[in-house]
Amino acid sequence: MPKTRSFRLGVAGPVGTGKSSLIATICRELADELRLGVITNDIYTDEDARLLRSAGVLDPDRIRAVETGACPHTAIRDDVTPNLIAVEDLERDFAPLDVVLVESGGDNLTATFSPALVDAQIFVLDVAGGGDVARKGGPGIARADLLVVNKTDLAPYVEVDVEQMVKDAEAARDGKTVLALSRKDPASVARLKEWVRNMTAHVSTGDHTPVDPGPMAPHSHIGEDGSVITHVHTH
Ligand SMILES: Nc1nc2c(ncn2[C@@H]2O[C@H](COP(=O)(O)OP(=O)(O)OP(=O)(O)O)[C@@H](O)[C@H]2O)c(=O)[nH]1
Repeated sequence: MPKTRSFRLGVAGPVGTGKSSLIATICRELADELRLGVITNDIYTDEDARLLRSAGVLDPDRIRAVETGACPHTAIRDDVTPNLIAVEDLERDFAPLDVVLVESGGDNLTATFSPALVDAQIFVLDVAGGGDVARKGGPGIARADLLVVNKTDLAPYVEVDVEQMVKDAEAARDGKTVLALSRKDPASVARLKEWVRNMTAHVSTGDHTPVDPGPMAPHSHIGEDGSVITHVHTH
C-alpha cells in the first residue's frame, strides 16, 4: 500500500514575524533528506507562494497557494476544506511526501490551526514585535508544539533581551519547547532542523497526538458593505 498521508506541519503567527522565511529555511536545510511540499495562505494574493518559489529552495510545483478571502484564521481553523483539498492534491501529485508545511496568512496573536488540518504547529513571534509579547500569552504562544522567537539578530537594534523573552515564553508554556532563531545564526537553524526531523519521526510512528491550542479571542471585522461581522470561535 503506497504511503499517501504526509506529516502536516502548520506555521502560524502575526504578520511579518518571518513565517515564509522560516519555511524557506526548513526547505533549504531538509529538502535533500525529506520529501517536502508547501501550502501558503494569503488573503487576496498568492504572494507568499511566489516569494517561496523565487527563493529556489524547493521545486516550484511543490508550492501551492490558497487564497483565503478576508479572514485568514477562518481558513486554518473553522473552514479548513480548501486547505485540506490543497494538501491532499499535493500529496497525491507528489506521492509519497514526508512533510507538507502549511503557512497561515499573517494574522493576530491568537490565530491557530485546527488539528483537523495539521498534526503539529509552530507559532512564530519576532523580537521586533517587542520583548513583552511572549508574556501576553494566548493559545499559540501557550500551546503550539513549538514557539519560535525569531530574528534574534535584530535584538540589539530594538533593545530586546532575548534570554528574558525566552524565559517569559517558557513560563507561559509549561515547559514546552521555545526556540530562539535567526536565519543568520547557524546553531539556531540546526536546532530548528533537529526539531522538524524529530517531530517528523514521532508523527510517522504514531507517537504524537495533535493538540488543539484552543480557540482565538472573539473579534469583529468590518465587511465590504460596512457591516460588522463578529466571530466567536467556540471549538
Ligand atoms: N533580520 C532578520 N530578518 C528576518 C529574519 N527572518 C525573516 N526576516 C525578514 O522579516 C521580514 C518578514 O519575513 P516573512 O518571512 O515575509 O514574514 P511572514 O511572517 O511570512 O509575513 P506575512 O506572510 O506577511 O505575515 C522579511 O523582510 C524577512 O527578510 C531573520 O532571522 N532575521
